Amino acid sequence: MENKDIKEKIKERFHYSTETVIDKPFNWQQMWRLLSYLKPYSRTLLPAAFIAVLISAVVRLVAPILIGKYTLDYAIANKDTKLLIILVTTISCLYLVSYIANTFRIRWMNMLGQNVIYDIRKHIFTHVQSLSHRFFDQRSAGSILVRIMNDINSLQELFTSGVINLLMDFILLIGVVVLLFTLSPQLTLAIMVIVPLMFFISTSLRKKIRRSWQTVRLKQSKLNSHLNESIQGIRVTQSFTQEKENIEYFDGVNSENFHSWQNATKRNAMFTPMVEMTNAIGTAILIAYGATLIANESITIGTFVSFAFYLGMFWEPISRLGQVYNQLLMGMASSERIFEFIDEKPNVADSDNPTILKSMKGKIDFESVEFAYDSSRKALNKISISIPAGQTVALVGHTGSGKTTIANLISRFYDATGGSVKIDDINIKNLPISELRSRISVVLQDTFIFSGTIMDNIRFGCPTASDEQVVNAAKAVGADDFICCLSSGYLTEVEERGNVLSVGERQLISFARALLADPTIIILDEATASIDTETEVKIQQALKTLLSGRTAIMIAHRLSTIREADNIIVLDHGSIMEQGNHGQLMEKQGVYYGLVKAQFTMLEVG
Ligand SMILES: Nc1ncnc2c1ncn2[C@@H]1O[C@H](COP(=O)(O)OP(=O)(O)OP(=O)(O)O)[C@@H](O)[C@H]1O
Repeated sequence: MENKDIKEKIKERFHYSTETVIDKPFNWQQMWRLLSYLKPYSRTLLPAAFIAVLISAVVRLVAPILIGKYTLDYAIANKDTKLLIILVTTISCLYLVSYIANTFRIRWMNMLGQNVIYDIRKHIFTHVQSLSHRFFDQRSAGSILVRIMNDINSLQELFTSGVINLLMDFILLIGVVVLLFTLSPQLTLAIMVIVPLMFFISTSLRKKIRRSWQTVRLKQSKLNSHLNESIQGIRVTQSFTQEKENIEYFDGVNSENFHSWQNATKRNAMFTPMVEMTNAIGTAILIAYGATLIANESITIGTFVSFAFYLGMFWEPISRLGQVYNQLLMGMASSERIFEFIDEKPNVADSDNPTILKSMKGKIDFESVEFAYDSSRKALNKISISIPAGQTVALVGHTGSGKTTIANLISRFYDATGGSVKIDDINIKNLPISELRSRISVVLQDTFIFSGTIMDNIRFGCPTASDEQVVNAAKAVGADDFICCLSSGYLTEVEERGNVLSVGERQLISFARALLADPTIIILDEATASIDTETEVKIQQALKTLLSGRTAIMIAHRLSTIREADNIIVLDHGSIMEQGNHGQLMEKQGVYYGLVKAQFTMLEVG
């Protein structure tokens, strides 16, 4: 294969399809929605910052009149020293007040911005916690991280300086225009000729800038998704010596990200020179026309100087408004992405009037259950299963036959697309999700270990459990032996995913975790697959403790672990092929018999 083809193939391998540019027009409704996060501070930080802004804006508006018109036209022209001293003192005091007001404005605005960012992040994280498995199936962890971190960070500037600058600049702009007209309407009108030109250029730039900030977010998301996947999968990458390809792809997304930033900042940078250019034209008009007006005594020199001050102040907020506008566009691009998550409804939700169970016995019924992860193929075809309370049922079958899907439906990680799943004869759609899940423990083959101590990890099953209860649960499943051998026993710190523990040890921790939760229903999905034969004997004993008095669903490829099950259901392509206990199925000499024989032969050969 040619080098170019290989590169294309690598690109195809890393495909993060769900991140697309959201291109909706600038939306005021969305802007208000974003600003609604300021509401909790509408009686505290917001009015305080507003007063500070008002004070500094008023000082800035009053000072040029005092400096130009009063100082030049009255105090200096009339050689009035007393008035001059009063003016100098007043102007100094005004600037001092403005300095103090500004200090507080910055402090309060920063506090306001931080608080708002904290609230938005909390809101999105809380919401993401409630989203269904389907949501996570469709997105990479990296792209979710970008929205919770980068997108929210990009709102920070908007809330710390943008919103209040906008207010300040608005007050300044209106004040300046009023004062300019009061000082000299002719001169003001002459200068205002440039405003429509400026307006035209800025609106034509607007769309492009917004689009380019969205592209930046998109590229960042792609970069983060790849980064996250690369780090999580580094062991596989190294074992297949794919580092070079990985680096090449990373380089590609990194440079896409770099160029998108370049492009966005290039477009952004066009705004300020444009304002400066119009400023220069305005100043030229001021000097040329102003000089004529002074010559024919239509205005005084003092008025001219005040006018020049105000004109400078007129371009300044316009220029800053441009910057704020860009912040606003960046914020809009990010907030669209944030609200997209916040508006995402969980696919699985509580019914309006859920049935509250006093106690759960654990009887499970699948009645003609159909399920498809996507419309193109069914994972379950009209499955009917009846599991009496307290029984152990094993699900066996080839890879992809639908075993895990059945377990997922019991916990309502997904809802059946046809038929019904019942627990204690109640459709689980009518049970409160949190209550349902609190009575089910799921032990997966790939146990997730959180960063913290072993004690914390087992206690995850029941946060209110005492240390003694945690140790007892570990002893009951035979995990105590290996935990005691660790450097700090139960207080040994394990990093995220428990990489320092063996797969079997992680599995034992998850057994203890499940036992501590004291569930009515327990689901073991390939839970004993990573345990050696010696440990398996121990585990079989532990399983007896774990499963006694509970309804259990065991998914196992290793058929030796499920011989004791009350019922064994054999699945194939989402349909039930046969069911019965080990003896019955062996006697029948059907699919199960074939599977057992095949495994037995494999072991013998091995
Ligand atoms: N999240 C998902 N999105 C889309 N399709 C999925 C998803 N999970 C599973 N599937 C598909 O649904 C079918 C049933 O998968 P399931 O995980 O239930 O099989 P299984 O019998 O548990 O397999 P295994 O023994 O390999 O764990 C498979 O064809 C699988 O590709």
